[in-house]
Amino acid sequence: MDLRRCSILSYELWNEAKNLFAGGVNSPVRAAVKPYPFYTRRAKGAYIETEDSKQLIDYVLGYGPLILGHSHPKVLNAVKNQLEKGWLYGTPSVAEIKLAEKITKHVPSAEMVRFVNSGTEATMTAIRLSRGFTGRKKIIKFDGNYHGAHDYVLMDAGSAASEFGVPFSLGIPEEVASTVIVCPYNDISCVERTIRKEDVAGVIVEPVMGNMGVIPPNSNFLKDLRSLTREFNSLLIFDEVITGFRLGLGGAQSYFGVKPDITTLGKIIGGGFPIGAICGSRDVISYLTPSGKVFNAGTFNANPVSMIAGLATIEELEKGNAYRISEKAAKILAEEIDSLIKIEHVVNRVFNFFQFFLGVKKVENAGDARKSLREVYVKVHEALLREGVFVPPSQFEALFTSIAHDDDVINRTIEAFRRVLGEVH
Ligand SMILES: Cc1ncc(COP(=O)(O)O)c(C=O)c1O
Ligand SMILES: NCC(=O)CCC(=O)O
Repeated sequence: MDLRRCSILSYELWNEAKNLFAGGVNSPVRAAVKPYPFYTRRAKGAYIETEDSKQLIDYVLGYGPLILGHSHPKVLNAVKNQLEKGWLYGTPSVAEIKLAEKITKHVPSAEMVRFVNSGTEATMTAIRLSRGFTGRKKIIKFDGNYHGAHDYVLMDAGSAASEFGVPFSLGIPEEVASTVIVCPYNDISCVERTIRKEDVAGVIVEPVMGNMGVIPPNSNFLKDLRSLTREFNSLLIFDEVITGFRLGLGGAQSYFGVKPDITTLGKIIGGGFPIGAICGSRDVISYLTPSGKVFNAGTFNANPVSMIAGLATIEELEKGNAYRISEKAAKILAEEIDSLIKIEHVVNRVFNFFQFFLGVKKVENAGDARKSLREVYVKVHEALLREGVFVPPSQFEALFTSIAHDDDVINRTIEAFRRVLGEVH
């Protein structure tokens, strides 16, 4: 393919990509876009422009990080300035101190931080840390929670693992898989039974499940997890890769008033650049190398570009507008979608992210989400794309809003939903 041609359509690029990448993509959910993935030329604010010169209103937002919308000028300028000064030092830089200070200021459980490069690395390290700290082996996770793409968590995993029918990945030794016990989300009795009889190092949970669509915790679920883990001296790990700095500056732990032992962050704290973080109390985080004996390292850990982008993002979030606007947008849109769908359905929203499920009355755990009419959801996604709106291609992802989703964007979106949902009987 001659990539110098001034315009190449997504369809041609897709055909070329299928020869180059497994399934045509570099992360599976991207292959779920129907009828084939569009290729993005540029993006600004709430809009993506495709290689086919279509403008799409974006509710995927890079799968969550872009709470300031695409190419926010504050982040752009900060990154440009940083690039002039170099982009990788292999030494510490001031920006990592500043970003960690923001995190420890806002996130209640965070006294110390370790920066890594993805949510995957963050949860992998958090689990290893819980085992190293307690000297125990077993981990409890929840059906449909997704914590990234490493061996400790690909059991009953949500997101693309469920979308593509591999909630249990091949290639994970039975010896590893047998150390992880899966409970249904929102089922505290399963956790209680397990923690009483097993040697549980840690319980890892998405405080709001954002990887089977959106599923909020039942009223006492997080508090009960806190008391049980405390009683049995296991560590409670909140995976706040999605909720961190999305549900407000203090994330889900402030929103719900429950303080975990370890918090994993990612997505928003890098302002759209690769990042992950493990945070917690001084005594727990000090177990990491070099002060402790739980190993973690990384060539790109705390790289200055991600640090600067995250810092610029949090400074903007501290002004409050992004939360006000993104919540208003999600609320109006979720309510409108709820009123437009005429068949049985449920819309689950927490603050500024949400998902709708068709053909079911309630969705409180992954089992409920699996019963929804996923094939109809995909048709709605495809029809919305034709109408200029990009919602996640999979039922098992979330719609996110940002500071760029103003009244005009929301009104246009509602018009598109009206045209599309009129056809769903
Ligand atoms: C809750 C949660 N944890 C971990 C991850 C993994 O993060 P990453 O894709 O940056 O590895 C994700 C990704 O979506 C996530 O939603
Ligand atoms: N909810 C899961 C993700 O956001 C992951 C995106 C990806 O792996 O491409």
